[in-house]
Amino acid sequence: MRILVVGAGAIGGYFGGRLLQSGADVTFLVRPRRAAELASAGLVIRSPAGDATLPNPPTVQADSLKQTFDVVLLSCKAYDLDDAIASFAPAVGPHTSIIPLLNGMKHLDVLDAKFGRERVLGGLCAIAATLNERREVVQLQPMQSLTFGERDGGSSDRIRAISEVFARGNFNASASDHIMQDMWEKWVFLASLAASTTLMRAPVGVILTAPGGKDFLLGMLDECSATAAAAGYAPAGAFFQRVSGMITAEGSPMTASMFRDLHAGLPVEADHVIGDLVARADAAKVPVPRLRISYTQLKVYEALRGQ
Ligand SMILES: NC(=O)C1=CN([C@@H]2O[C@H](COP(=O)(O)OP(=O)(O)OC[C@H]3O[C@@H](n4cnc5c(N)ncnc54)[C@H](OP(=O)(O)O)[C@@H]3O)[C@@H](O)[C@H]2O)C=CC1
Ligand SMILES: CC(C)(CO)C(=O)C(=O)O
Repeated sequence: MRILVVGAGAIGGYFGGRLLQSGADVTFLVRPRRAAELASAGLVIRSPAGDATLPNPPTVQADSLKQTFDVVLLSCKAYDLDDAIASFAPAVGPHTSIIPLLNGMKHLDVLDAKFGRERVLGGLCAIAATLNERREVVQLQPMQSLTFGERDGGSSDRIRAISEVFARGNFNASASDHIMQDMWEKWVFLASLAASTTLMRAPVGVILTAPGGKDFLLGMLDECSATAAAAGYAPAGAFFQRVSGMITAEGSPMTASMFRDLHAGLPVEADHVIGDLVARADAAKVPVPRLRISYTQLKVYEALRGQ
């Protein structure tokens, strides 16, 4: 099975690297700077599950991408989606399955419009990863799961074939027969976390020490959950309990990747992760005052950095 990993950043580098390490047929579609870094230093992973250095990982750049692949693992940021689509389009043939790992939901519509819905699976990952100053992939916490599935539910031959390859990858890979519900739940969690920590400029544990901090975090989760429910994907009770527990855990250092990006002065996925949720809440007449304020502050951040 030929796998094209689009982007070798935090999550593409991590999951693509683990697959490559397991012997899978992986090629990274990268831009010139990353190609040069990988050629000189290799793909380096620092992780609680074991460090790895993969010298000379197979890479291709857009101008020389001519062949189609069986699977495209899409790991760019949302603001790079159009550019990434233009770059990997030649790799998509009649039997290619695209697994997007971006946070949020809107990218599914964009991918469907370009490649046809039948080629676009659902996908998500739960991991906290980043690139350090040496451009190594650093996994910050032990969780490392990748979930994918048919968006209409159930399983299929292609899901079983992908599962077989991913199962060897030294991360938790699971095929889901309710991936849309999983993606919505992930979005609710991530949006609550990203909106709260970027607005308060602090990890969960610090927000909890402030007067009103706990109510603020739980209120944000309620707003995001109500928006998902209005879309027909009410978070399951078990999910809600687990996430409520995580965002009210005293002393928790938990943040979101958007918080880390904002802290580092990097671009953020404000429209894709938060703005799109606000738009869906508005369309369904769900009040989301906390989420809306967080979206506004993210747009102010973007304006200040000229994004
Ligand atoms: N980091 C995390 O912990 C998590 C992130 N996510 C989500 O995953 C997605 C990716 O995040 P993350 O890995 O952190 O982002 P990174 O910025 O670390 O990596 C994205 C990579 O995509 C590459 N890229 C963008 N456009 C192209 C293109 N046209 N051709 C080739 N490569 C391209 C970038 O390349 P270049 O280096 O050239 O800019 C970059 O290396 C986001 O939607 C994020 O919200 C989800 C769960 C956890
Ligand atoms: C949900 C979480 C926090 C971990 O996967 C995430 O997706 C992110 O930080 O972007």
